[in-house]
Amino acid sequence: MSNSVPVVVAIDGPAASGKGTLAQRIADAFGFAHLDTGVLYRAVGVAVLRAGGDPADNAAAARAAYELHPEHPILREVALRTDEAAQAASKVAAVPEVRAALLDFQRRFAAHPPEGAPGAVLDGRDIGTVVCPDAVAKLFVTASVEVRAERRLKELQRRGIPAISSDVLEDMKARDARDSQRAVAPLRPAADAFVLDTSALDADQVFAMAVDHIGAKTGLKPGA
Ligand SMILES: Nc1ncnc2c1ncn2[C@@H]1O[C@H](COP(=O)(O)OP(=O)(O)OP(=O)(O)O)[C@@H](O)[C@H]1O
Ligand SMILES: Nc1ccn([C@@H]2O[C@H](COP(=O)(O)O)[C@@H](O)[C@H]2O)c(=O)n1
Repeated sequence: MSNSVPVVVAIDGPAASGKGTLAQRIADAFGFAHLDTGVLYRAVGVAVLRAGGDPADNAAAARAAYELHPEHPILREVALRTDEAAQAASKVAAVPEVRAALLDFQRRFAAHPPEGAPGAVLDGRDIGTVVCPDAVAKLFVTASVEVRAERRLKELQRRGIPAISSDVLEDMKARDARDSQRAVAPLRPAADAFVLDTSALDADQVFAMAVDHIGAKTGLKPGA
């Protein structure tokens, strides 16, 4: 394990803005570990549903969050990628006890990236504002809701999952509203975040702009 303080990159943004794609590319390029924090909320939401509970029930959601740990098998389940899991995630995410329970998990990852990686990239909704307010580089990746819904629709079609365009758009609007209007840790850019509107940018253009920004903040170059 390295003794130096890890470089932390925070990437936030709404659903299907491309933050997960960008976070993985940044992690690969700089040799950093990547944590998709949405997976944690999805796991809590799915655990509550499986126990026959309501994701909006504070006590049930908090119990599931406190039972989650880094080796929990639910974190690797494909079932987390469904829209049902996303909607449940955004309901448990509004419960303050759930956010408190998951905070420690995320901060540990940032402070001690797995396998002694020299840095960590965390993507989510509140990484730059709450989880890692001292991150050296903060990116807020966004795009219009119509563009994001179209990206998600294409992704579902690629995966062979039947989906109706208007339903995907409505679900995304509902999730955006819950995520940005909740009382605790609402989705918003940190004051010192670099905001990247990707509506008219492809993934390579977004990656190049993010690399430039991280380079300017850290002096690091990919692969160095
Ligand atoms: N700049 C881009 N242009 C077009 N498509 C993109 C771009 N970035 C990512 N995508 C595609 O959009 C879809 C959503 O991307 P991704 O999963 O990275 O978003 P996300 O913000 O992490 O979503 P979620 O919060 O729902 O997990 C994927 O199919 C991805 O390949
Ligand atoms: N830091 C985070 C990450 C996620 N959430 C909530 O989880 C939902 C699912 O997230 P995805 O990134 O996998 O789409 C999301 O809609 C948020 O409600 C969060 O609150 N904070």
